Amino acid sequence: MTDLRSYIREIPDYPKPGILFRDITPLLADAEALNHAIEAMAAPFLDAGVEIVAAAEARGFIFGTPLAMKLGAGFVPIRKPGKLPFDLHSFAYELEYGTDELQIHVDGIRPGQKVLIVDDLLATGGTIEACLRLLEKCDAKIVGCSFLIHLEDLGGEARMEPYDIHAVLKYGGDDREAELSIQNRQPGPSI
Ligand SMILES: O=P(O)(O)OC[C@H]1O[C@H](OP(=O)(O)OP(=O)(O)O)[C@H](O)[C@@H]1O
Ligand SMILES: Nc1ncnc2[nH]cnc12
Repeated sequence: MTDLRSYIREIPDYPKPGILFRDITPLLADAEALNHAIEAMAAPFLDAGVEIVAAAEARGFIFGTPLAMKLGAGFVPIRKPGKLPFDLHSFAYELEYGTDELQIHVDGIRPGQKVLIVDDLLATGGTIEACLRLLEKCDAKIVGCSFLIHLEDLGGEARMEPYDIHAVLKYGGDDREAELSIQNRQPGPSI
């Protein structure tokens, strides 16, 4: 059995002092760990009839596409402004300083399609909440959300009600990540 936790590298004080960054790149670089992570993220949803996996750029794409293939579903990207060429639904959301925005094609999901949302990590929940609002605008039937990592002390779960969440690795008892979801978008750490 692969110990996935041992592949998550902890980088203190990145991208700014006081932040503990959970770096997934060692896991991504290991074929066995990556495969195990995809299997574990997909497992609860194998029989859920998922038709579409939706995920936000950039790290969400890494896990979203293989999960879609595993579940026999299509993949729909949720992107930052200026990246999608067709008609759009948009959702702007508050950061501590200013706002951010995510977008989805209006025809990406047909009303009533069963959608699973995927991301690498749940922290404060701002990103996933924006994804949920966009999928609601599409009249999607949201079957749940699957994460590799859940930072349990940062309040993200409360922003996702009433939807179910599944996380492979859970970290608690450390509040130091709290500011990261704000800092990491301007310009932010990438994978
Ligand atoms: O729950 P939250 O507080 O919203 O934080 C979680 C989000 O932060 C990271 O993305 P980031 O915005 O750093 O972008 P990236 O995927 O392009 O690295 C991560 O991939 C999640 O999408
Ligand atoms: N602590 C953290 N580590 C990695 N990515 C993050 N995104 C939001 N918080 C994070």
